[in-house]
Amino acid sequence: MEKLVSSWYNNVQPLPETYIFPPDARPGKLSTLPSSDNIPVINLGGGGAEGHDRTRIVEQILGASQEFGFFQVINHGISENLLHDTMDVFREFFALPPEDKASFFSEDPNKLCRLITSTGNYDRENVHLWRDALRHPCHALEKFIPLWPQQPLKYREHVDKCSTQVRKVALNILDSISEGLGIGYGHFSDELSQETLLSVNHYPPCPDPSLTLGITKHCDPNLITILLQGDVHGLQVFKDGKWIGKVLNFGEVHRVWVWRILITGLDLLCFGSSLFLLIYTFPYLGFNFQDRFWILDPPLGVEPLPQGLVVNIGYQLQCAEHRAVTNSSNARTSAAFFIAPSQDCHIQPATALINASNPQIYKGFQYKEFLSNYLMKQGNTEVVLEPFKLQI
Ligand SMILES: O=C(O)CCC(=O)C(=O)O
Ligand SMILES: [Fe+2]
Repeated sequence: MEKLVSSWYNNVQPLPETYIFPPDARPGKLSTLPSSDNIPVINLGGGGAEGHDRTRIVEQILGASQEFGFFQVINHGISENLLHDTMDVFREFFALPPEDKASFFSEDPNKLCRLITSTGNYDRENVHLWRDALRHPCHALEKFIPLWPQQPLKYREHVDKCSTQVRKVALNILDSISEGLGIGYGHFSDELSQETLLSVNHYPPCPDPSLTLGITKHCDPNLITILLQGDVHGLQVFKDGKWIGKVLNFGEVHRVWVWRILITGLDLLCFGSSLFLLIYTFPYLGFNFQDRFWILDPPLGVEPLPQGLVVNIGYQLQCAEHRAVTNSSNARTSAAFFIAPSQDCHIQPATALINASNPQIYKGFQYKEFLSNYLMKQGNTEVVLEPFKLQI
């Protein structure tokens, strides 16, 4: 339990060395994100004429899946209240006193419902991740609910409702993908999407977000993931060799520049250049002025939309690389619902898509084979697919 970042982060300054990533893996200053491109937002219906056009939605989902492997959906049918209540029970779980969480903490990978820190493999990793996580299966509900936390009191009620609805949205999206690919409605139902696994990630405020990560660059091993990211930035997507971020709207850009000009003016007028120096020194004095007011470095990442669900296509369909960064002022909690094949499911390309100009690239495998290789390679995107490539 004492290994959990949430147990000790409050008294620690500076960032402990075991959490500092090698220079090439560090996020650096968030303002250095090279691209302000962002993932598409797709309206699944209910909002305006465009939202009801099924063919257009299928086109948008397929396009976003192929181009980004990532998108957000709105008007998906899950109420904003349910999303809020569910995120609240997750945050409340991490805020419980240590004695109320202790029975869930475990380093045994076979324990179905467990609280972990970092990757869950703390003693065998070189650098630790700045995150704790609560993990458990959700589907089939009646089988797994008895394993879930009973505190906070509403945990089981809200997570039960939310995971059922998230699963429905995911299956609808999978149907749109199979429809768009022309491989028949329901191609991904049954064994290919049999399981729902939940990982609630908790990233406490971090003394130096530029040196560490909440989650390193990876693709999810499953079929499709639905992520609730609450209202704090932190998710970044890797596309065409670049980390892509949030597009600041006019008001936000305006605000940043008004503040920058004001500060520079004040600085020159009153202090020569010392105020700037002071602002840059604040983080080292324990008060991160920049992150708190994002006057100098706006926060960047996939924009949290109040009702948005982030959808991410996993390895069994495509690979969409992403990571989670931390920040120094706010704790961030995100909930990833991984829709995954059953362990024994045989994965192979849809035969209708294979032809002379589109040959098969990967051999068929059992999902559990893929998972054990994924875990052995620690999700390293450079090598995970190697054993499954066909020699062409
Ligand atoms: O916290 C996030 O935004 C990302 C979480 C994630 O990528 C994961 O749990 O696999
Ligand atoms: Fe992920």
